[in-house]
Amino acid sequence: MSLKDDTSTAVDLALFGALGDLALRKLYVALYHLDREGLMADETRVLGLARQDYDGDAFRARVRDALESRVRADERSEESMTRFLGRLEYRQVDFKTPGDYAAIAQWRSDSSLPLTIYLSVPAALYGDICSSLSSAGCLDDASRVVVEKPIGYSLESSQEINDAIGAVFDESRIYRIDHYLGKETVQNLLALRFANPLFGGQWNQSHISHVEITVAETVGIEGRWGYFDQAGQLRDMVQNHLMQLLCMIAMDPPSSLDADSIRDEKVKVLKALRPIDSERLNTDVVRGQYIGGTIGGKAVPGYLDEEGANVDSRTETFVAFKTEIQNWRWAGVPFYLRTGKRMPEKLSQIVIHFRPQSHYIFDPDQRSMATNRLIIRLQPDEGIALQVLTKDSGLDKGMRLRTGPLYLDFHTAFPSARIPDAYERLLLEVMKGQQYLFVRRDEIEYSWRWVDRLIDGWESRDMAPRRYPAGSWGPVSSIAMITQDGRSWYEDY
Ligand SMILES: NC(=O)C1=CN([C@@H]2O[C@H](COP(=O)(O)OP(=O)(O)OC[C@H]3O[C@@H](n4cnc5c(N)ncnc54)[C@H](OP(=O)(O)O)[C@@H]3O)[C@@H](O)[C@H]2O)C=CC1
Ligand SMILES: O=C1O[C@H](COP(=O)(O)O)[C@@H](O)[C@H](O)[C@H]1O
Repeated sequence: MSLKDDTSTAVDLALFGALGDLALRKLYVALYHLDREGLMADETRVLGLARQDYDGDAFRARVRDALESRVRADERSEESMTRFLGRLEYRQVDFKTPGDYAAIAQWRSDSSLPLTIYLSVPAALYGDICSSLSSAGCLDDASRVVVEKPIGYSLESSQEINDAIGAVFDESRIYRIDHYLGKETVQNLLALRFANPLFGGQWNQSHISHVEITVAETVGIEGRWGYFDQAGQLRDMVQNHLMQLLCMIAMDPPSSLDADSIRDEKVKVLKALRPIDSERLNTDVVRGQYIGGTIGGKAVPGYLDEEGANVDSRTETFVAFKTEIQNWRWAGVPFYLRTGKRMPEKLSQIVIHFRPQSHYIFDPDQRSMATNRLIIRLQPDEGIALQVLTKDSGLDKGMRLRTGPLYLDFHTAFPSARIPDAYERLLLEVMKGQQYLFVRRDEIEYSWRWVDRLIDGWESRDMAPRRYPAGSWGPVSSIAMITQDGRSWYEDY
């Protein structure tokens, strides 16, 4: 199937964890939109699986409620709602009880459609579910499995989980979700970098001085203490989403848009990523934890005051670090990354700072501003701005320079196009059988290797996170980390 083709093949979709937070907040909404936009084949059916005692009508009513609270009124109609809900059935299954899987086999008994399994459950259950499905005779060579992040909490645990999935599914049938790869603007990085000759020749250490990636969230841990406190921001956000963004920015051009060509290039970046070893723990990485503060004029509690908190926790809710990619393209170019919870605004942004002209002929006082920056805004207000220098207008300005953006705001540029949620794109690609937006096992493992080494460093030095007030941009030392190199985190847009 070609990447141009947006229709999906008909599938039987078995959704494990059908009454969980992710399913109710994201997955039905995404499936509903695909259906409404005519991107879901007529025959596609969805089976919700969870342990609560629902019948089909109660399940459909629950999904209807979820859709009514999350889909905009002008995107809802009784016709599209009824059509979508008509695809849904439900079975009560305990995923740890192999005998319960007969219900899935029975649902499939008259179907010749390929089976897609979506595991919206904790990763500890992935192995049991795959092997029980196999023993119950539910799988064949056309079956696919979609798994959520995080896959484990270390290299070793991720290998165990991947081994268990791999015992049943070939790699070409495994779709590991990193929802950042489904975001429209993240995919746009491929177009921006590899379709524009303007950037193709400039994308290297000769022309780029440094790169910043910021993924700031205003949310705290949203009642997920049990999960988050075991993970921390490094495992929750850096190991997956930030590493993927870094790969998309830094990888060499793939030979085609084919999944393995892209993934091979991403793996090369991860292999070349300089580890943060013990000598760099004090200078190149900052770990933080929020204390109480104010966001948008509203007081919010500190991490240790969150519901269910363990007051002794040293889990980080913020990480900033500096790294390098040790290859010909990027030698000597620092990459500064930061991500945190309870920051002043929700903002995911990549800033590429180009080197100044080698010979400068304008006002010496303006020399430091005489560079170009490419700002890629992933969310919110998706768009791209290229900061260029022009002459300041007016007869009295001489040849004074001014910086201004060439700005492409996706909402204004494509007013009739709705920017789809990441899960819509990802579910569509699963149904099309395209893996290029999903993460291959070796990508996960190289990323875990890098993360494990940093965690080992923190643990061996017994390093505690630094405090930062909710509503700030993180510990002061994260500002110092970049200013010690004579730079600052980019603030304007
Ligand atoms: N929620 C989110 O925003 C995100 C989630 N993820 C990942 O998605 C996955 C799902 O997360 P989330 O929806 O938040 O988790 P939830 O705990 O909210 O949902 C899990 C679902 O699985 C069901 N379940 C768990 N164990 C069993 C069992 N033994 N038998 C039958 N049903 C069972 C639960 O049923 P019951 O209600 O009865 O316990 C529930 O329906 C996880 O891997 C998570 O890491 C990834 C990114 C973001
Ligand atoms: O995977 C996760 O992502 C969210 C942030 O996603 P976004 O699309 O809202 O940027 C994060 O809040 C959560 O902790 C993490 O598990």
